[in-house]
Amino acid sequence: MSTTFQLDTSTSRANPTPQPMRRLTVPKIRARKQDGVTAEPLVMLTAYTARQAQLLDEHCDLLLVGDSLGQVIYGLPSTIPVTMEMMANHGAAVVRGSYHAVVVIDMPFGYYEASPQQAFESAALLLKQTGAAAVKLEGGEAMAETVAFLNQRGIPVMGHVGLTPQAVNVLGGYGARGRTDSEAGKILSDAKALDNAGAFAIVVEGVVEPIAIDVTKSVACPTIGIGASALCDGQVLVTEDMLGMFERVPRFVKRYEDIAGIIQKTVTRYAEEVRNRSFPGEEQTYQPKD
Ligand SMILES: Nc1nc(=O)c2c([nH]1)NC[C@@H]1CN(c3ccc(C(=O)N[C@@H](CCC(=O)O)C(=O)O)cc3)CN21
Ligand SMILES: CC(C)C(=O)C(=O)O
Repeated sequence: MSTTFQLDTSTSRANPTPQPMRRLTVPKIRARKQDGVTAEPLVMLTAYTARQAQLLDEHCDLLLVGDSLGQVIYGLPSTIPVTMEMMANHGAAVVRGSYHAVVVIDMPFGYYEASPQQAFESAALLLKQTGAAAVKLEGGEAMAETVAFLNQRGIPVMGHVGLTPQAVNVLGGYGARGRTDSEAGKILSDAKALDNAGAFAIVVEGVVEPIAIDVTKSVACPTIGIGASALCDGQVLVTEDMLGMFERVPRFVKRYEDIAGIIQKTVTRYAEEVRNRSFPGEEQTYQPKD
């Protein structure tokens, strides 16, 4: 399959960080794990918009422009339909809204799997159009050659093993992985292959805890868990999940707040005030001078 996404030569999306020296770097992230030990776990959250990035940036080591935006922002049924255009637009917004965290952008399904060359074209476009520092892609042994190809050509890659949502049609659902010996062995060999290929970190998603621990001990680069284990070298969640924007969330999500409830209550008050004409009040209303 050839990449159908055309080169956009306009500079409208390009927007390098205003304070480049203050931003963390990929080598610094990679170096947080030394001889198998990560003293301070890596903090990663998803971000899709500039304002969200501003609010999260100083608290996070990494911001992930995840292809989960397909579901979270666009209401799509899976991450399969997500396009390069969506990733580029949201990625540029997140880079504009941040100056501290390393911004990692997901490679969307269909734009990288066919060959290392296809992956390079897509990854280079995403970095050019967003200012992000690295890409993430799903898959293990099958993607190892691609990870090395990109890394050798200036594009750092974050791997992603275990429950890989772009493979939902092969996996048959979003259930936890690694419950059988063969599945567990495959996840471990996938992670090792990515590590050997030069991935600077690996997301380990939706796996039983012993496998997450085994993977973390077996790779030199940091592992970032989601539905994995507190013993991973870092953690990631979808920000909207963590904030309580959704009624139904996977078991691995901890809802730290009830943002959906706060929004509902607030909008209820606004609607009442509009209907009883108490909004806008005097303070929000312009009057002519004298
Ligand atoms: N909002 C959101 N959060 C995510 O973590 C996320 C996305 N979207 N979109 C992309 C993928 C898809 N992910 C998912 C989606 C569903 C489940 C889920 O429903 N898990 C069930 C078990 C399902 C089963 O056993 O078949 C659970 O209760 O954990 C898990 C991960 C993780 N990613
Ligand atoms: C859930 C995280 C790891 C992800 O891949 C995404 O946001 O798409």
